[in-house]
Amino acid sequence: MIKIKNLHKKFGKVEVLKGLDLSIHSNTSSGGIVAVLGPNGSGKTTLIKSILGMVIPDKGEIKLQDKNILKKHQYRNNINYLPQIANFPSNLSVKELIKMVKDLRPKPTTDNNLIDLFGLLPFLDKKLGNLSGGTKQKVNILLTFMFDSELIILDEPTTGLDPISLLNLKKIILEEKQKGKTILITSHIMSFVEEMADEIVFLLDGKIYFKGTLVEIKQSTNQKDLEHAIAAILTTTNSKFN
Ligand SMILES: Nc1ncnc2c1ncn2[C@@H]1O[C@H](COP(=O)(O)OP(=O)(O)OP(=O)(O)O)[C@@H](O)[C@H]1O
Repeated sequence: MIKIKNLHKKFGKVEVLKGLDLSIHSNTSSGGIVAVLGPNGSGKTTLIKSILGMVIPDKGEIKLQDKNILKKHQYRNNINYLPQIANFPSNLSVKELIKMVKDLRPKPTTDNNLIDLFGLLPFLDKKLGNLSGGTKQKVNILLTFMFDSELIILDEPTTGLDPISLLNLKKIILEEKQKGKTILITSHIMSFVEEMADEIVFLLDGKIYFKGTLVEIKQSTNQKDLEHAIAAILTTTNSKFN
């Protein structure tokens, strides 16, 4: 589904992606959840934004369903994206924002189910600027999941969520996977990744350092859980990259 070759991106003198190669295949019958991991500043968001066309790479190729995406925009209609920080217009109400996004993207929506699931009914007439961080994140999640798309990209989706909302988020992610969707997730919450991901992609020094299943990353580092596996990778590579 996604094929990236030799991707380079610099911001000023900071070289973030240094010839990154990555292939993600979706198994159309059962879908798949791929976790993009890496230390702070390793380029996870830059990679995601490159796939979305929000960051223009300096060099390299990105193909979605065998089609080159660079300098195109139509393909984005088939991606649902949850940004790490949602900068909502503070003077709009939740209801107005939902309507605005629906008008921008004329596709069928399931917003009413998500409003019920996340208990957003009492907040529909409230201004976005007055919402708590967790409630804003629930609105962010609603806007992401209300459309039906083949590829779903979630940048730190668990931020600010209470335990019930986290369970609801996990439920809707798994439902999308069962529908055959490909879901890319970045998260620093290793227990969440361990529970949800089918595959791990680990970014380090501008490239993919590891790609494989949870079992494989634990086996290759000889660790019992993902948190320790990641710590082991970082400890052994620290001397090399610092
Ligand atoms: N628009 C930008 N202008 C300048 N520098 C940027 C820009 N976007 C990202 N960077 C820099 O690129 C590097 C990678 O940032 P990025 O947000 O992709 O990392 P990340 O792996 O998602 O980090 P985190 O885990 O902290 O969210 C950082 O050094 C960041 O400061």
